[in-house]
Amino acid sequence: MANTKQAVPDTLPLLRDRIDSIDSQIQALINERAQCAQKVAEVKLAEQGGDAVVFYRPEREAQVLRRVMERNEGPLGNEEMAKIFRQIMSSCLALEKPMRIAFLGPEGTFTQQAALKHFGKSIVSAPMAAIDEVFREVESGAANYGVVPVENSTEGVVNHTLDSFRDSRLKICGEVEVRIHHHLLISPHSNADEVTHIYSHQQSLAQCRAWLDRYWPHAERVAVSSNAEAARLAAEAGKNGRAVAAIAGEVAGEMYGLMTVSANIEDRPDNTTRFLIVGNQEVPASGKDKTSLLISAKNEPGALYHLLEAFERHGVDMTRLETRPSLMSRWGYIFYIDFVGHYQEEGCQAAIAELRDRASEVKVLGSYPVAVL
Ligand SMILES: O=C(O)C(=O)C[C@]1(C(=O)O)C=C[C@@H](O)C=C1
Repeated sequence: MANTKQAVPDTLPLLRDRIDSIDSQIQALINERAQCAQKVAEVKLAEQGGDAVVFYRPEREAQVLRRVMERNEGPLGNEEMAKIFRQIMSSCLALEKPMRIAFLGPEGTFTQQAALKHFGKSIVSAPMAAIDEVFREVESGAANYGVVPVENSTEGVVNHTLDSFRDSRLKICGEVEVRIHHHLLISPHSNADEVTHIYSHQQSLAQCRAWLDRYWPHAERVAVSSNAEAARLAAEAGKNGRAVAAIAGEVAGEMYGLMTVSANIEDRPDNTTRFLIVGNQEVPASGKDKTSLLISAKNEPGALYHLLEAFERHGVDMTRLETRPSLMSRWGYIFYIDFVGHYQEEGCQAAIAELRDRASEVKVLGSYPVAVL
């Protein structure tokens, strides 16, 4: 690619000639890369055979994207460049095998945005009506992977997702974060001054609580199954001559042809949701990983202290602790713990071994690359 370093011409026709020539080189190289991916698929098939072949390799994808960012010299920003490579890998993986991704639907949800951000656009979308359906779809093999929300920076944990791990054998294969912007939307056939009801998912209503109290104190807030469903209902209401507003994201608003009454109405400007990728595979270390555990503590004094102490002593950096009722005994608890590192690393293995002595159950939900994008 020596000629990309040539002096940049300064007339429009010459600049466009240069762009044409660079484009054709990029295109040829992308196809050469795609041929390599096809060959990788053949090698995987020969080595692993039949149904056992694992085409999607989260650890490898994370390494590729991190390297893209490290070596990037601009003027395109690191994230911008990584997004381009994200899509190139997505297309290459689809050539190896198209991936069917189940997510908390319907179309237009933030979870779908998370799926596209993580896997790129070359996937087959499978919207599901509920979080446990996402788990079931992947467990049954009908989908290759699933995407579910797990925590929001304003509203905290998504209990349904944590609870789904109790009885599931699925592993966490990855994580992805999405900045959440909410907008107040109405049908172009509705009049904003006449709005009496505001529909949204309960989490989104909570994320906009202060704004709603201030600007729409008299509108009734109605919790529905998803933001996309709220957007659909607002569009429907407009057609029937009613004025119903929805709180939803841009994608859902566009999907149902809604107008924005107020943009970015979330109470906290850094409002972010973290999503998990669940699948049937254990992911090898990528060099920068996280591990999630489910721990049933013994119902005895100091139980939590003894668990946490094991992390401290082995120098393992715990990043998150959530508590859920165990359902097995009254006032018994399950802890969900995230820490930095891969479960196969020495310090992590030592800490986990000790936890197994101290708890009634320790389940490794998965080790997975820290989100790159
Ligand atoms: O390296 C692999 O195993 C590949 O299949 C190639 C590739 C890529 O395009 O770079 C594609 C899909 C995998 O998820 C990881 C990487």
